[in-house]
Amino acid sequence: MTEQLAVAVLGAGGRMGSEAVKAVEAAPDLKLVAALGRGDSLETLVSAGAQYVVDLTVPDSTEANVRFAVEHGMHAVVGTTGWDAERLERLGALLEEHPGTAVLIAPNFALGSVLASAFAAKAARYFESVEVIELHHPDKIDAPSGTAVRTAQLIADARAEAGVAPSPDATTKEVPGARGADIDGVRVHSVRLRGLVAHQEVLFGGAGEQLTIRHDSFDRASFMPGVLLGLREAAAHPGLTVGLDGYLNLNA
Ligand SMILES: NC(=O)C1=CN([C@@H]2O[C@H](COP(=O)(O)OP(=O)(O)OC[C@H]3O[C@@H](n4cnc5c(N)ncnc54)[C@H](OP(=O)(O)O)[C@@H]3O)[C@@H](O)[C@H]2O)C=CC1
Ligand SMILES: O=C(O)C1=N[C@H](C(=O)O)C[C@H](O)C1
Repeated sequence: MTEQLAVAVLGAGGRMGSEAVKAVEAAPDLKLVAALGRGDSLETLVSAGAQYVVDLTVPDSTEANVRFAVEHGMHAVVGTTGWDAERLERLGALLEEHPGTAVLIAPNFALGSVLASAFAAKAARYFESVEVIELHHPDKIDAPSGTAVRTAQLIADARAEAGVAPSPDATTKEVPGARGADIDGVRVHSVRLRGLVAHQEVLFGGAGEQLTIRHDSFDRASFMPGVLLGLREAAAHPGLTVGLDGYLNLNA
């Protein structure tokens, strides 16, 4: 058997981190060498011999965690939200100084979600109107979800490339927030409801028709194949990759 990849999980006590710990422990080609929570020293990653770091923490800590990993030659597979353009730019610059190291920033590890966003990007140019609704458990601290932001950006890019006009909207009187967040010109609405895990609908409207692209994660188990795929593929993708689709050959 080939040597196991030495993996550390950050945020190991959280909803996602605890699932990731179990998934890594169950994978024969991976070895869990550290499971860290808030307050634990990142130096433990070095003493434990981690080659790969999975970050499932909070937006306030993820950038420093990933910086530490990259500066110590560890590949990072990141599911934590909060990676805006400025953070990605700083990370890209850091990775240029560490050319053999890989970082995957994956707004969503669920393969169905990745596909749904890709389908939405494909459909984006063909409809006059588009809006995104994301629905999550009420313990989530950020809104809109990272997945919704990424999906809206992909849709906006596809529409801009095709020269599609902004979605029509006659609203002139609005209770603040009623029309959702504006992400690159795409309206994104966030629902927080007990009982939900992670769900998203992209609504496309044209004359006399609607296309809805919906994905549901009913259980955090849905994210684990993507986490494992990220770990197994990272070393083959040095530099910065945003979106698990960067590790999938979706155009095959
Ligand atoms: N990409 C994907 O597919 C998915 C991404 N996510 C994202 O992952 C992140 C985590 O989500 P979730 O598990 O639900 O959140 P949780 O709040 O359940 O877990 C976060 C964990 O990180 C810990 N933590 C906070 N700061 C640090 C730190 N500096 N070092 C190590 N651990 C730390 C927290 O500890 P404490 O409780 O003490 O604060 C907590 O245990 C979110 O950004 C979420 O949006 C979630 C699901 C899927
Ligand atoms: O916090 C969550 O739960 C999730 N976070 C990610 C996001 O913000 O997109 C991924 C998934 O939606 C679950």
